[in-house]
Amino acid sequence: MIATVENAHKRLGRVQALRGVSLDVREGELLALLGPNGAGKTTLVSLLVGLRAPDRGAVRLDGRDPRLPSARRILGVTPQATGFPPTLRVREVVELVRAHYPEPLPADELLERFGLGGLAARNVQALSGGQARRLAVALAFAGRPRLAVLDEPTTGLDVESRRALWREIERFKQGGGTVLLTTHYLEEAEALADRVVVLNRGRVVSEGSPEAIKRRVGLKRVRFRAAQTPELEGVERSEREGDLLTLWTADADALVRRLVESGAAFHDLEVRPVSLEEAFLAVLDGEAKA
Ligand SMILES: Nc1ncnc2c1ncn2[C@@H]1O[C@H](COP(=O)(O)OP(=O)(O)OP(=O)(O)O)[C@@H](O)[C@H]1O
Repeated sequence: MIATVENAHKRLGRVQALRGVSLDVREGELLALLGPNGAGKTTLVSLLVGLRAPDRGAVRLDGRDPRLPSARRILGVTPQATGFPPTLRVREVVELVRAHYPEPLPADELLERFGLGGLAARNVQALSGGQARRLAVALAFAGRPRLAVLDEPTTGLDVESRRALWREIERFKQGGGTVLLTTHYLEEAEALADRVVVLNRGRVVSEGSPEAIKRRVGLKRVRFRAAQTPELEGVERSEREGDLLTLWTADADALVRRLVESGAAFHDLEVRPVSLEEAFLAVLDGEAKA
C-alpha cells in the first residue's frame, strides 16, 4: 500500500469536511476520487499530501506521516488552484520544481510531453488557462514521483489537451507509477481508473472498479423514439428530449416486453449498460433518498 487513510475526520471552520473516511492507494493503480462539489475530495487529498493533519484517524504515505518532508519525497502534486510565482518564465518554474528532487525528468522532455515545448520562454502570467493547467500537471511529474496526486488535472482543458494528458498519465502508470486523481469528468474516471472511490458529504459511499460500481447500481438504459410516453412499470427514472425517450430500469428485458405489449409505436430501440456517470448519479440519488 503506497498510501492509507484510516477513519479520518476533519473539520474546517464550521464544516465537518470528512466524517470517518478510510482509503487505500495501492502501488501501481490509478485511483479516481469522485464526488459532488463540497464532498471532501480536496480535503482528503490535503491530508494525503501532508498539507493538513486529520482531527482523528491516521494517514500514512509509504508507511510514514505525510507531514514529514522526507515522506513527501515520493509525491508529485498538481495543485487545484494554480498560482505560479508571477515573474517567472515557464522553464524557470520547471527548474524550480526539478531542483527539489534527486532524479528529475530533463526539463525539455517534461515540456515536450505536456505540450509546452514552444512556451518555455513565456512568462507564466502570459499563459492561457489551459496552458497554465498543463504546466501545473507537468510539475507533478517533474520529480519522477512514485505517487502522482492530480487534483482535477484536466479542468479547463480542450478535448485534444485532455486526451494528450490521459496518454501521459497512462505512460506514467505503465512505468510503474501510482496515480490518485480527482475529477468531475466521469468519462475520465471511466477511461483511466482501475478503481473509483465516491465521496459524498465527507463519507465514502461507493468503492470499486468502474465495472463493479456500474454492476452494483444494477441499472440498464433503454432508449427509443416515440411520440407518446407509454406508462410502463419498473422504470426508475426517465428523460425525454424531443421524441427521444431514455428510461433507466433494473430489468431491461421485462421493460422491453412491456413496451411491446403496450402496443405503443416506437422505433430505434437501444438497450445498454449504464455509463459510470449514470451509475454515479444513481449512487448519489440513492444517498439523497436514504
Ligand atoms: N478553509 C475552509 N474553511 C471552511 N470550510 C471549508 C474550507 N475548505 C473547504 N471547506 C468546506 O469543506 C467541505 C469539503 O470541501 P472540499 O474542498 O474538500 O470539497 P471537494 O469535494 O473538493 O469539492 P469540489 O468538487 O467543489 O472541489 C465543503 O463544504 C467546503 O465548503
